[in-house]
Amino acid sequence: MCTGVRFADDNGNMYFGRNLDWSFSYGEKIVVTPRGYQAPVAFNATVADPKPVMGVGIIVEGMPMYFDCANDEGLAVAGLNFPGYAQYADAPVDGTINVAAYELPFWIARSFSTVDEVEEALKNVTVVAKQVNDQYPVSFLHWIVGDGKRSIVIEVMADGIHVHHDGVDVLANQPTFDWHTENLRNYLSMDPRVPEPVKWGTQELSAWGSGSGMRGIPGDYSSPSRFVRAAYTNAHYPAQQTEEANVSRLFHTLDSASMVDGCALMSNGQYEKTIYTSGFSAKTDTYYKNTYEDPTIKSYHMSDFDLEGAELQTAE
Ligand SMILES: C[C@H](CCC(=O)NCCS(=O)(=O)O)[C@H]1CC[C@H]2[C@@H]3[C@H](O)C[C@@H]4C[C@H](O)CC[C@]4(C)[C@H]3C[C@H](O)[C@]12C
Repeated sequence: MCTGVRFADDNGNMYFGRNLDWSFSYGEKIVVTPRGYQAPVAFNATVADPKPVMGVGIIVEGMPMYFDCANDEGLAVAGLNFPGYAQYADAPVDGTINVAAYELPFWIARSFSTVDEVEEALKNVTVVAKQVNDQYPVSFLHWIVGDGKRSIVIEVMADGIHVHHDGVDVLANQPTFDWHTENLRNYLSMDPRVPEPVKWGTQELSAWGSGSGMRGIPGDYSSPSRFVRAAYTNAHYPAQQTEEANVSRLFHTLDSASMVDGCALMSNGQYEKTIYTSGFSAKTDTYYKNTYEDPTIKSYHMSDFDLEGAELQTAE
């Protein structure tokens, strides 16, 4: 399972991050694609004025395959599994911008500055089920895209591309975003305050203490439960002022939905856990990342890389 979140500070600086929950690592690293890099294009989704992109991913045959990424203008994207619902086109469609599913995060961060621009462009996009090569099958994902103002969720299904405004700035896995939003209505009485004492018959009842108003927030790792938990935390976390406090907010919010080894088996017989957590600060153009094995949060400043050149760069 995976969870993504976005929020902004009082000055409109976005913080955006995700947990990558899986049973193994793909050897992903921090990958920086400078403006001048000529990325191979699957179909016709060339970018006239490319932006430098930084994120977490792998490089396959010269293609930066981002799991999540951001650009220097403060737009970020993350892909999360959406099996059983995602359905891409079998072949490119004339008259549209054809983007292979594996290209989508990169194409978005390479091309656009705002969520509004992305939403507009998606009206003429076909997402195509093309493999990058025989080694990697097509991944069936949905995506959260955020900027300083808001986020959207992109779901490509049998009946076309659905773009949802994401009012809680959270995404998990299946089922659809619509369903997750509707499900939140089950939890609208959840509240950070301690409930007032009540009387049932002659029995006085009072709360055990703080946290009692949250009783009912699901604690398991299923996708609907992680969505609810991350949405509650994201909605109630007090606004922070500094970079350090906002990065702490991001990682603690994601931690509230993270997966611990041994609790949830996958169909391959291995346990699923939070392989890494990553996040982007649009205030300082910095990527942050830690892993299950090493919870120390490492930081990668865009300005420490060559953003204008023609060579891909990686960092551990
Ligand atoms: C496994 C990752 C999603 C994690 C997740 O959502 N887990 C939920 C588990 S569950 O189903 O809901 O149970 C996804 C996110 C991004 C994906 C990768 C990126 O899309 C980039 C390439 C795309 C290629 O088609 C496949 C390899 C790959 C390198 C993908 C492997 C894998 O599918 C990744 C790493």
